[in-house]
Amino acid sequence: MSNIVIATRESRLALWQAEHVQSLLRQQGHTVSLLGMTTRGDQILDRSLSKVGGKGLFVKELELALEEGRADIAVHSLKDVPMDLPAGFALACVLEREDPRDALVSPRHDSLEALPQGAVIGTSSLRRVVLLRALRPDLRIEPLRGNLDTRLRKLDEGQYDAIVLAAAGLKRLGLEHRIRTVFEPEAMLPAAGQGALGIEVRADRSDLLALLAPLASPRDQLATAAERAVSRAMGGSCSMPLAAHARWEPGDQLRIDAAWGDPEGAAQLVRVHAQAAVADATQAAALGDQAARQLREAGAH
Ligand SMILES: NCc1[nH]cc(CCC(=O)O)c1CC(=O)O
Repeated sequence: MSNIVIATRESRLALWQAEHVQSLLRQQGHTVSLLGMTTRGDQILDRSLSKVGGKGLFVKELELALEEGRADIAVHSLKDVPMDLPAGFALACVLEREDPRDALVSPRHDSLEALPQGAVIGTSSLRRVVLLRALRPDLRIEPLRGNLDTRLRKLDEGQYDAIVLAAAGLKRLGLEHRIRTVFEPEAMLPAAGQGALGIEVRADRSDLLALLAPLASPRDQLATAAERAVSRAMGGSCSMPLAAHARWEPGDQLRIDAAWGDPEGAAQLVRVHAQAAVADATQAAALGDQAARQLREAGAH
């Protein structure tokens, strides 16, 4: 192909991710340019995302650029990609995953346990809210929106004692030194797709599939497919207090852990796991479906 155009949001993290894919494609001998754009999700900072339209807000403008042929591919944090893409679009590949864990960032405290009684912790993710509440019911959880730099600035201004962010974003932006602790998945189960990048294309652009194939990480693609199947089976929205994390065990076994919490009710957390030999996308999705069934049997809805 003569020139591949990548549609990207203009936050520092989105640009890092787009430039990362640009450099991987250049290594394959392609010419690649970026088309930066601002999305509704970037503009709306005062309301919780789940209230104003969800994950789709970050991807709609990029999809319009793909649809109109102004761009060929869009690079997304897989976590922000809706479970079912709009008709006419496809997830062409999932790249090698960064650290999928959540991280605690705080000016003064080394861990969640070290936070004083009643400390203020910032997050707008329902998943993080229900998981934090199960770990430390005494903490005051306050909303926190904006891109990574905005969230860190709000922490530094003293509005919070600590905030929780994805380790992957901090590492990509060279902000690893801000991490006090990473939460092991046992303590704070990550979101489906966290830490992975996905490349979206127009479904009719089969010419791009062979070109993108060398960038894919087949193991991470299957693991995140299982995670995304849990979300899809549970209703597929990001306004759900749902966590799903899959990891490979010896013998090509994929183990998936999933958790669901009631955001309104008591700090009741439902947690399940399932494991199976997984060799293709169908088996990965079946494992995710099974975990979702177990969640519902255990009381999630
Ligand atoms: N919801 C915003 C978002 N989307 C992707 C990442 C981080 C990088 C990743 O998970 O790939 C973040 C920030 C965060 O949750 O702290």
